[in-house]
Amino acid sequence: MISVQEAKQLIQTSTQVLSKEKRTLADAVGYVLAEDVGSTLALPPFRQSSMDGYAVFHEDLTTPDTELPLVGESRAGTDTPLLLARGTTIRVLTGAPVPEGATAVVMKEKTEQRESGIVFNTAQVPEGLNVRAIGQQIRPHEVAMPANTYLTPGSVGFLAALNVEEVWVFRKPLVGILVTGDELVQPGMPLRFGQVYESSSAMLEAVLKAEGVESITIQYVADEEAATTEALRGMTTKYDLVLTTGGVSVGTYDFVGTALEKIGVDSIFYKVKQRPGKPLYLGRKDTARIVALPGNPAATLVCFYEYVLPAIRLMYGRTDCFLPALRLPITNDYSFSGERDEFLKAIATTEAVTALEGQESFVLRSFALANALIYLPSSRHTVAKGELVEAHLLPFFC
Ligand SMILES: Nc1nc2c(c(=O)[nH]1)N[C@H]1C(S)=C(S)[C@@H](COP(=O)(O)OP(=O)(O)OC[C@H]3O[C@@H](n4cnc5c(N)ncnc54)[C@H](O)[C@@H]3O)O[C@H]1N2
Ligand code: MOO
Repeated sequence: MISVQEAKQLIQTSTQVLSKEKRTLADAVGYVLAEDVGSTLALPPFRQSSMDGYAVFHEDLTTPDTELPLVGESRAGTDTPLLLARGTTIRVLTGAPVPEGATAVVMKEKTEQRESGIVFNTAQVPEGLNVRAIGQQIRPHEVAMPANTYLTPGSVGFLAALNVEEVWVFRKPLVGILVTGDELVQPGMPLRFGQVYESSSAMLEAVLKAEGVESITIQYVADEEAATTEALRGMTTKYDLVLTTGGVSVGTYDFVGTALEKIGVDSIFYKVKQRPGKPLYLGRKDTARIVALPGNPAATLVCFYEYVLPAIRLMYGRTDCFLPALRLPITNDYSFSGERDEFLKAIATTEAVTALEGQESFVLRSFALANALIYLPSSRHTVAKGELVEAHLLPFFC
């Protein structure tokens, strides 16, 4: 049995970034750039006004209440470049080209319009006032966004402004999920004695989709060695990441471990000193990675967030792979015994964190409310209200 830290390190060292693919910009948010994106444009592409006002030669405004004749207008979208003559002014609107020759734009609020012209209430206007220079944001041939940048909506906006339509990104994994357990029945079917509704595939599909994983295939298998072996043999050739749920402990009908061994999956680790999720397994076959998730549903999801999500992020090029952690005061006392570190379902704010009732590994009722996990190492069996603990924020924490 290895420690949580060793398991996390093995996740990092055994995961490789996937190949790259071209995506349209609209479908690239949440991906990581595989190549630098260069700029072919200057932004702004022309001298641009940042205010509604009047373009002037700044030297023309030496005394307050100078009046200049209004000789034209430059509005956003105009395709006619204008030229400003000394001793005159041209009206400009925000985003419009500043007429050639003009050295400043005085905002409308500092002027007064008369029939004879525009009176400027200001004197000593600095050169360049309210004029955005060509290429002030970026110039042609500069790197707009370097490889390995995670694309956010802000990135998409910036690249759209640069007329970028497609980008090279690292692809996200093709994921196969194998659900084991003879006691499981599909939601919507009648529940007979001894059965429970199968919930983990819905949960895993939801968390994968939230991470932008698009290709998710779910298969079900009976608790039978031959069927489990055949299912896994096929899946490990088709998917980058194979997740199994259940059947990974020591029960008479737990066949996942034997099946993986039979098809030649190399074990990277099996069993982590943690609660929940002790029987977590990581293996490798060729380029596929296989994670056997413990069947108890809260253990399944804790292991997903702490180990599988980081592996997926590393596969698509992210380096900030683990859940962000905050040290926060806990609002309740908590104690536990044993040698395993604990992950507690919790509700966090930016100020404090509360461990929820119902920490057993079969309980999803508490997970349904959680937005964080508290990580307590086994060296710390008792925490008192007010003490600082490590809270791992779930992706939808806000
Ligand atoms: N003798 C021992 N027994 C167990 C040990 C152990 O060390 N020695 N470890 C326990 C721990 S800890 C865990 S965690 C579980 C993990 O066992 P499995 O991965 O083999 O999981 P199952 O036995 O198949 O299922 C456990 C539990 O979860 C329910 N389950 C499973 N899959 C789903 C699903 N898709 N949807 C809803 N519920 C699911 C299943 O019905 C069981 O109740 O082993 C302990 N035992
Ligand atoms: O490792 Mo298990 O998830 O404690 O029941």
